[in-house]
Amino acid sequence: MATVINGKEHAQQLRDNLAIEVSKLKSDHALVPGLAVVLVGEDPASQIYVRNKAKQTVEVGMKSFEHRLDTDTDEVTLLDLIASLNADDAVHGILVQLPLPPHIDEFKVINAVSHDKDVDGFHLMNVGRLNTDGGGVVPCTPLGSLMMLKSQLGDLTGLNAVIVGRSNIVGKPMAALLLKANCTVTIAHSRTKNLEELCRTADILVAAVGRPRMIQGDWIKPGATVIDVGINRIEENGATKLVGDVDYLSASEVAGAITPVPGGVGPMTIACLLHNTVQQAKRIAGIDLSDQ
Ligand SMILES: NC(=O)C1=CN([C@@H]2O[C@H](COP(=O)(O)OP(=O)(O)OC[C@H]3O[C@@H](n4cnc5c(N)ncnc54)[C@H](OP(=O)(O)O)[C@@H]3O)[C@@H](O)[C@H]2O)C=CC1
Ligand SMILES: Nc1nc(=O)c2c([nH]1)NC[C@@H]1CN(c3ccc(C(=O)N[C@@H](CCC(=O)O)C(=O)O)cc3)C=[N+]21
Repeated sequence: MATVINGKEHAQQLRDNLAIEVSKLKSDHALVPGLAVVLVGEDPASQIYVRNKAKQTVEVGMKSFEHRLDTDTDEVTLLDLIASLNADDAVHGILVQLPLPPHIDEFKVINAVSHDKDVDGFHLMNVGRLNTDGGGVVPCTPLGSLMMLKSQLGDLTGLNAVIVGRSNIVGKPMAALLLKANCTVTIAHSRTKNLEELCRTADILVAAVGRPRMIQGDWIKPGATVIDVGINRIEENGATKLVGDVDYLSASEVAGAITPVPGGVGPMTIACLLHNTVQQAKRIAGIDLSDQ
């Protein structure tokens, strides 16, 4: 049976370290990192997620600012709010919850956030830096996934990594990170041929598809490390359940290690958001990032 990679524990450890760092920033530099989260609309899942983020932000000693806007908010109003957050010295990180309602241009909004306050790593400047010098902010879900992979496997050099999914927020930045870690990287998507065979070549398999339990145990190389990014809400036996993109039961009989859903990548994503906020606060304040 596969080792279960406990995302909740990894996230707790990261938050404990952040709490110590935040208290040092307060005492040594009078700096309290602040994170602003903007939510447009009333999607219940997003609301729970935003509430969790705010709670954990405060728990590590940072300031949390929440902005909830109606679904029919126009683009100009949202862009004005972002401009005021960009100018607010108490705010070091700005996250606009995605997806946005269809009448709002997501690309425009993402790039309206100052790249110095972007904590998602979605701004063009940070996307560019991830793919060149690696100096910018790294998207939270891939960053958390990489941290768990390194903690599980140590050096990743020479391993075959297959990522299923090519989105800008998960698949592509995950590929960039694994390439930087010296893996041989393949990105698969809905037009990929022989997906099952390709998955079987992977020492590291990352599933970021959005299809409940799509990846089966017999698609997995024995002993492989499986990172399940998928968060799918399904109805089963009259109850609502959260499942990943990997069929956990069959996969855990073949894999060497696997992240569960819930309790895997999700909690690490939020902890990495807090990590990115601290990074940006230090950058804005001119505190050496290699300091601590
Ligand atoms: N744990 C966390 O913190 C987070 C979890 N998620 C979850 O991760 C999953 C993926 O999210 P996201 O990247 O935003 O999703 P997107 O819908 O943006 O991308 C899905 C990708 O999967 C590919 N795909 C779809 N169907 C198939 C198929 N049958 N075979 C192979 N590839 C396929 C698509 O291919 P194509 O490009 O050809 O259409 C696309 O590249 C979702 O379940 C989401 O909820 C997302 C963000 C954070
Ligand atoms: N600008 C932006 N940045 C994001 O990072 C972003 C976003 N928009 N929009 C939505 C997706 C999704 N996402 C999740 C993060 C944590 C959990 C999480 O903590 N999940 C728990 C379960 C939570 C539950 O029970 O619902 C777990 O997997 O254990 C889930 C999903 C971040 N996203």
